[in-house]
Amino acid sequence: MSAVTTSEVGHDQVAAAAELTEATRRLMLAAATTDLDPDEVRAAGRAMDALTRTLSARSRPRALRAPFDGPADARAGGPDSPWRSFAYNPQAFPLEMHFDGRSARARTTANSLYEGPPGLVHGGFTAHLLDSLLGTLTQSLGLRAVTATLDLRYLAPTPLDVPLDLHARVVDTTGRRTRAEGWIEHDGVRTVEAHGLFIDITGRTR
Ligand SMILES: CCCCCCCC(=O)SCCNC(=O)CCNC(=O)[C@H](O)C(C)(C)COP(=O)(O)OP(=O)(O)OC[C@H]1O[C@@H](n2cnc3c(N)ncnc32)[C@H](O)[C@@H]1OP(=O)(O)O
Repeated sequence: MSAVTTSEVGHDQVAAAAELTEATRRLMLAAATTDLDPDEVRAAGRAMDALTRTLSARSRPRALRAPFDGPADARAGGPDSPWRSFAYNPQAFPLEMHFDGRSARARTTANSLYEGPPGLVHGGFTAHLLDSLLGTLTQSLGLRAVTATLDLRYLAPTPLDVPLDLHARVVDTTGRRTRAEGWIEHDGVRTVEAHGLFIDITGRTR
C-alpha cells in the first residue's frame, strides 16, 4: 500500500501528528529513565497501553511522511529556512537541517535513547544521522537517489547530552552517481566522518 504524505492530509492533522511525535519521544525518554517504584512503573505501562488502544482505533498502513519535494522547498527558502527530518516518526532520530549551496548543516543533541557505549552515542545512530543528512542533501538538490554505499570512520567517541554539529556536502555528480561526504563534530573535534555514494533511481517504479 502506498505511503501517505503530509501533502495528502490537512494542515491541522499534520501539525497534530508532529506534536504527537514529539510527545512520544518525550515519553520514550521518560520510560527509559524513570526511577519510580515497580507498582508505579506497571501502572504507567497500563496507561500507555490504554493510549495505544485509543490511537490504534484508526491507523494508516505506514507512518505519515513528508513529500519528496519537501527538502527542495526548504532549500528554496534559503539557509534560514530549516528542513525537519522524521517529524512524524518517533523511532527515527530527527534533525533540523539547513541547506546552503551544495552543503547542509544541522545541530542536535543525542539523549540517553541513543546510547551505545556508556555515555556515548551508538555508532548505528551516528550512521543514521549521517545517512539522513547526506541523503536529504541530495534529495534537496532534486535527485531521486538512494544510498548505495556509506563508508564511516569512527574517529573519536561521540558524547551524549552535548551539542553535536553535523556537516555535509555534495562532492560531485556523474551520470546516476552522486558522491557526498559529511561529518559530526563536538567542540571542534571531529568524531565521525562518512563518504556516501547515492544512485539516482529516477524511472524505477519501486
Ligand atoms: C530523512 C530521509 C532520509 C533520506 C536518505 C535515506 C537514504 C537511504 O537510506 S536509502 C535506503 C538504503 N539504500 C537502499 O535501499 C538502496 C538499495 N540498493 C538498490 O536499490 C540498488 O542496488 C541501487 C539503486 C543502489 C543500484 O541498482 P540499479 O539501479 O540496478 O543500478 P545499477 O545499474 O546496478 O548501477 C548504477 C550505477 O551505480 C553503480 N553502483 C550501484 N551500486 C553500487 C555500489 N554499491 N557501489 C558502487 N557503485 C555502485 C554501478 O556501478 C553503476 O555505475 P555506472 O552507471 O557508472 O555504470
